[in-house]
Amino acid sequence: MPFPTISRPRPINTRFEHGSDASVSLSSPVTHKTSAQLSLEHLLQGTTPGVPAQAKSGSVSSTKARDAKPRLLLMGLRRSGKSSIASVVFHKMPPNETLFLESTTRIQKDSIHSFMDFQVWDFPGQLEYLEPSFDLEDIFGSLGALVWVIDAQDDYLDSVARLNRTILTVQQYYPGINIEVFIHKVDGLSDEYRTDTFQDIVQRISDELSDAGYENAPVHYYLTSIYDYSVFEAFSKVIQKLIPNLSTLENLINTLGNNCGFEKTYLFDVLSKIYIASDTRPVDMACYEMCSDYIDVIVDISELYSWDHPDRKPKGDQIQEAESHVVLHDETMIHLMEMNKYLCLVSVIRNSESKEKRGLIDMNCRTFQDALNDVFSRSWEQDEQST
Ligand SMILES: Nc1nc2c(ncn2[C@@H]2O[C@H](COP(=O)(O)OP(=O)(O)OP(=O)(O)O)[C@@H](O)[C@H]2O)c(=O)[nH]1
Repeated sequence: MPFPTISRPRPINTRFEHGSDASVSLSSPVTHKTSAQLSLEHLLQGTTPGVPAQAKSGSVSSTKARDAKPRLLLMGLRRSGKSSIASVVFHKMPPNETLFLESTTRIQKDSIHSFMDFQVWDFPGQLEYLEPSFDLEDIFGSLGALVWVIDAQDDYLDSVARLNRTILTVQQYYPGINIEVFIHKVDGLSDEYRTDTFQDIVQRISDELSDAGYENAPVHYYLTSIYDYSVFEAFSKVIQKLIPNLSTLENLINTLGNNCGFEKTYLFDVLSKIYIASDTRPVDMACYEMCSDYIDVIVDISELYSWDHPDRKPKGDQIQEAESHVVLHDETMIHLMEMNKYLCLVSVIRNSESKEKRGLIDMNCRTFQDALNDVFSRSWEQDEQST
């Protein structure tokens, strides 16, 4: 196998900046935001649904609304796997170590500063958030998505009933809410049992909601496990729904892919390895896994060799972004290019003619990089003008 070529051993951003705390006001570390990041944040705040008066048990100051970041709520019964999902996806915890996680007793609020800022709230399974003592606006205001985790290895009837109660209460005040159901821990189930469980859960939820008069509820289902890539894939889909310019990004990636002969392309958030956009060809888990693993390789190599060596002399102008490709034993080529502080583009190329045209690939990826920053900054400018 040819050795991977790395144009510039400089670390692509390898660290999420987390502000983890359990109080309502989140402490954000000082970070320098890119205009793309700022524009997304701004846009997302602009799209936060308005809150009807019934939902508020107290008044919400305009400052609070302005400071709100899109929020992902992780809910479900006790021991369903919520904290494990948050730890594995956002804190790089090895799945086996989740065995030692203690039960959550207070809402865990995690501020994620990446290509866009958002929060992940991990709810204790036993919390009765629908009781009148809880302020629905505090919990569901500025909501990006409600992720409901069901333990598929356990009896799930209680979980389904509680989810339906939550949906029926919350949708009265926040009708546009995204409800994402993770049918979780499926690693322990046979293929057949997995499919049956999936169908049964979907059927129960939709039947009960229809019986309660809520037809076509916006509920999406995913089979997940922390022991494979499925939870990353599911989180990718959840996060993508929060990205206002997703279709533009997909069009750009499609155009890039067509021009360069890419079989599949993913735009990854480097640290979480959630992909925020991809081309619109069918999902290919094997490709996704390969690309995701390749990021680890490059990050590791970059971390090992990118430190400032006093005796190292630059040989001419250096390109700003990390770039690398590798050709595997089956002649598949993986190409990676860092786009900005948080994002990198990883493509799979199988067409032998396309592999020869590396100059073209580089040039097109750079054009894509400009367009990517343009997409974000343009919406930022528009938002600026309208305020
Ligand atoms: N087999 C399997 N076990 C999992 C998976 N995800 C989580 N677990 C295990 O499930 C147990 C409970 O996980 P937690 O993440 O603590 O569950 P939780 O929903 O946060 O629990 P509370 O904090 O009590 O609400 C742990 O022992 C995890 O290792 C999975 O995908 N597969």
